Amino acid sequence: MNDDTLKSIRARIDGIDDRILALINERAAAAAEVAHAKQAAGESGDYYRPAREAEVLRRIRDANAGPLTDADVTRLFREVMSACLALQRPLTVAFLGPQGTFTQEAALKHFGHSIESSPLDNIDAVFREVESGEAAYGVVPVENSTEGMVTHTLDRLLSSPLQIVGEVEMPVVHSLATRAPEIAAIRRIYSHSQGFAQCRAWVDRHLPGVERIPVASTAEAARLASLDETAAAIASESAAERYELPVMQAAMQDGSRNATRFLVLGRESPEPTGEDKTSLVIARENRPGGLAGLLAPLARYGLNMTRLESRPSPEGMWEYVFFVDLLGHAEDPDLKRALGEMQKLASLLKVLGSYPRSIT
Ligand SMILES: O=C(O)C(=O)C[C@]1(C(=O)O)C=C[C@@H](O)C=C1
Repeated sequence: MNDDTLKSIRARIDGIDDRILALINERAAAAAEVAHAKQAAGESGDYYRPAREAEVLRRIRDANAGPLTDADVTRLFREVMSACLALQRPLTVAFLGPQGTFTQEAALKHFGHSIESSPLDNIDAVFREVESGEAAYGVVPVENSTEGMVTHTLDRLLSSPLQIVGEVEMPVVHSLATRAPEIAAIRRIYSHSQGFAQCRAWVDRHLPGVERIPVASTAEAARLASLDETAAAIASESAAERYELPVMQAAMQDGSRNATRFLVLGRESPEPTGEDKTSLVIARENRPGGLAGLLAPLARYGLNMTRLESRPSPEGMWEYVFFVDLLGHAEDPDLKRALGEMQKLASLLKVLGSYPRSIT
């Protein structure tokens, strides 16, 4: 390509960038106007509106004519909204830390990068931080496609006054990261127990007999491996990067479709968007047909159940509570009626939240 052609295309790109810049700032000013209107109307709390954000992102995806992919435009507009909101007041978001965990990636995917992040040691601490109001929102893992439910999150939801206000689904890709010059030099591997479970076949095949040391997070595993040339970590590529660990084997997880679902916790339920999910926990006295009867109203109203999970009840031995995910919002007329009928039969019915379905 000759120099003149390159120069002229770049001049055109500069012109486009100037227009994008002016438009983004015009958008930020409009978002600030919304904030003032909310203030004038006496609305308290933060200005984050999960239902509106889902609507904005879905509209952009529908309007996208390419060549950028839907995932790319979603990510770009997510960041624009994040910056607009931060101009009003940055959100504090607590998540299962430390920095570099998959949960942090999920928090950034959901809220964008213009947040004040609060990495905490464990799932319980994330719940407490949001319950006390120290953080506006929290992000915790709830389910992995290979390893199943994160039971601690389910148990904590049962007792918490918090609402689920969103969900994030993320592909989980593990790397073997190490400062060792070759695989034969690795004497120990650090990871979170879920990291080991999700990479068991690869490790059995390539590193049999090597000591496996479970630690609190994959990010902590990367930190420890960065201190020892004979150690490796099973962690995300971003955690490896954070601790300047070379990646020896990328995408080492068993099963190429390894994904984790995360929940976003807040204090108020978002409004219906037309594409929502509702999470419940239910129980009924133990008797034949008890659960089937309790779920019958869902079938009668044609509601779609996407998950049913049992957990031991805190009330007694060999008693169970059931976690149910449904498509729809608790304020949708059919779901509302079904919940009303279930309430009459249930010994426990708690709506954990209605929230926009994840936008991937
Ligand atoms: O529409 C609103 O309520 C806004 O505050 C504006 C806006 C946006 O940038 O589009 C910003 C923050 C909210 O979370 C949702 C949307």
